[in-house]
Amino acid sequence: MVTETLSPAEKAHVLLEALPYIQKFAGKIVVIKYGGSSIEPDSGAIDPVILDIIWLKQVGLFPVVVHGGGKAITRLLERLGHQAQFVDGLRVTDETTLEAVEMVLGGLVNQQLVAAFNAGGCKAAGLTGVDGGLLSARQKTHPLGDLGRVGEVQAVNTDLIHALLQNGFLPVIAPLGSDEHGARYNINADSAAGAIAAALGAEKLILLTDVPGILKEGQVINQVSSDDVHSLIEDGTIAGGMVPKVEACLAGLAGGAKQVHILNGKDPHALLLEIFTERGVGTLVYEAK
Ligand SMILES: Nc1ncnc2c1ncn2[C@@H]1O[C@H](COP(=O)(O)OP(=O)(O)O)[C@@H](O)[C@H]1O
Ligand SMILES: CC(=O)N[C@@H](CCC(=O)OP(=O)(O)O)C(=O)O
Repeated sequence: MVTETLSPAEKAHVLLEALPYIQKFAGKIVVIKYGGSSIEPDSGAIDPVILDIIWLKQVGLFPVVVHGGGKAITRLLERLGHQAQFVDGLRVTDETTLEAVEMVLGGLVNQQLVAAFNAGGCKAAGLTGVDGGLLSARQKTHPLGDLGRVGEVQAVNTDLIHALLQNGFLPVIAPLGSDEHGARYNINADSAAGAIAAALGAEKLILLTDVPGILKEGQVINQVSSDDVHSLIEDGTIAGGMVPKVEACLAGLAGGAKQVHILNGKDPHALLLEIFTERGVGTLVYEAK
């Protein structure tokens, strides 16, 4: 099924209608993957999505943010004269690349986001998947070859997340992981968000990106089953960075996240419409029975 885009007036109307239902989500965990493509270097203004996430917290939900930063990593690598290379949306990660990934994800982007949340009046705490043993990882194998220090999540320890939530903090998580020998890994942010949402049994996993959802012939697919996702990958409709995104959706669902959505992070209020309305926006991915 394909949806039309809502006009701003329609969106405002839907939001007003949704207000009585906000209570329904009080106390529920919502994992939000803040993309990548939506993160711009210090523009001076607080992104409306950040304000929406703060608002979710203020009305009693428990948002957990997992962020990307792929474009910022590529920019740093270019400055270092190092070529970025991707296989199926995953960055081939040699030792130099891993250093850049850790600097950008664990440092720059994480702290930019934490500062923006704090400036918006929200107590945010930045951490990476290495902290508190949050993301145990091992090297990811891929049929197309050696991706280097790309990690695949093996286990999630949610203790630190729960400790932060219980103390009123908004966790802002960079997708890095480590193994039992202390080796560190670069984990795709969508995959990290899927694994964390599954481990938390999140009410929703929302992947924010730079497109309005999964597109087919230029139109947003409103709902898609796990079976259809595989066919869309096979026929090439879903490619590049959308591949790890839909795989993260399926992992989240299989692991216990209740609802999984892909939305445009640049669409004002898309996040709130998705959570608080029945019709939703973007693409809902559901498990085929
Ligand atoms: N079927 C599809 N629908 C939407 N986007 C797609 C599709 N196939 C490939 N893509 C690409 O996936 C990109 C989103 O992945 P990515 O750039 O990794 O996002 P992010 O940085 O937000 O994680 C889109 O901008 C688009 O170029
Ligand atoms: C293994 C792998 O590809 N890791 C990603 C991690 C960041 C990320 O996923 O950022 P976006 O959400 O902005 O794409 C990378 O190095 O780019």
